[in-house]
Amino acid sequence: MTVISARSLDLTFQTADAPVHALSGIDLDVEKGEFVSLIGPSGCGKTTLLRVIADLEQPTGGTISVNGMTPEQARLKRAYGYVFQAAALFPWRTIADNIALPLEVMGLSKDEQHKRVSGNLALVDLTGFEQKFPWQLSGGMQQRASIARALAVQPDMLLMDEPFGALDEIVRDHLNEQLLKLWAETQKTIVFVTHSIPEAVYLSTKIVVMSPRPGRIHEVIDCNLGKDRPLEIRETSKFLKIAQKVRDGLKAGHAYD
Ligand SMILES: Nc1ncnc2c1ncn2[C@@H]1O[C@H](COP(=O)(O)OP(=O)(O)OP(=O)(O)O)[C@@H](O)[C@H]1O
Repeated sequence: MTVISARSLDLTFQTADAPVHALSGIDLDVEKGEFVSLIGPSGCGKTTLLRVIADLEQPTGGTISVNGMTPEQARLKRAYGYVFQAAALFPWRTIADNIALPLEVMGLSKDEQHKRVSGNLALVDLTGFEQKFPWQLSGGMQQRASIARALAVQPDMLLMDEPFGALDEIVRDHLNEQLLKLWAETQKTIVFVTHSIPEAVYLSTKIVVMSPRPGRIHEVIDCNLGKDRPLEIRETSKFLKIAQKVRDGLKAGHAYD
């Protein structure tokens, strides 16, 4: 089942000096349960594409459907959870209260809120941190809490914009492993923005290589490494071959200026 389908998607931002052609002729299908990474140099439109899927930006051309609906309908039905580059937790609320916030907005009972908070904290391995404040947690733990918050609304889909970009490599490795486990357990569809080739290859079933000016899809690369991926898989020739293909795609689509 196709959950995201974009055809000839275009987006031009009107700015004070000149229009910015952020997305051009984007055709993309994401199937249910896939893990799709968007990779490409800075400014190639990765975040913009994710924001169009999330109904945070309006395309200026083409069509897009999310779960068979318009992005606006999908947003209103809470079809997805969005995870930002920074954890964006409210410093004055405890971790439990941060995760409960969207549930309060939805008007769920205290009981249901409590169930979802503890269930999702367990899923991201943060049981016991309910009453801590965000500043008492490491950056990696904060990002895990923001993933729990996105999952708490029980979306079919997670949209993740470089969630681990600011973390050191060891923490990032650990979170990549945890995210894969979570993906296998919950069978969510995930669309994930990254700058990192190894991260994209390690996590994805499909890698969308984008290129800039205007932002477009250069190549879509299948990443059929199976669901069981220990970190050591990154040293196998199959992994390295896919990584090389992504690197070649990035090079071919890169503008050096
Ligand atoms: N609200 C906006 N108004 C005008 N231009 C914008 C706006 N948002 C993004 N852009 C421009 O659109 C292009 C694509 O930006 P986008 O943030 O989607 O790229 P990206 O691939 O996610 O980059 P990065 O990897 O640096 O986050 C860039 O040239 C950017 O400057």
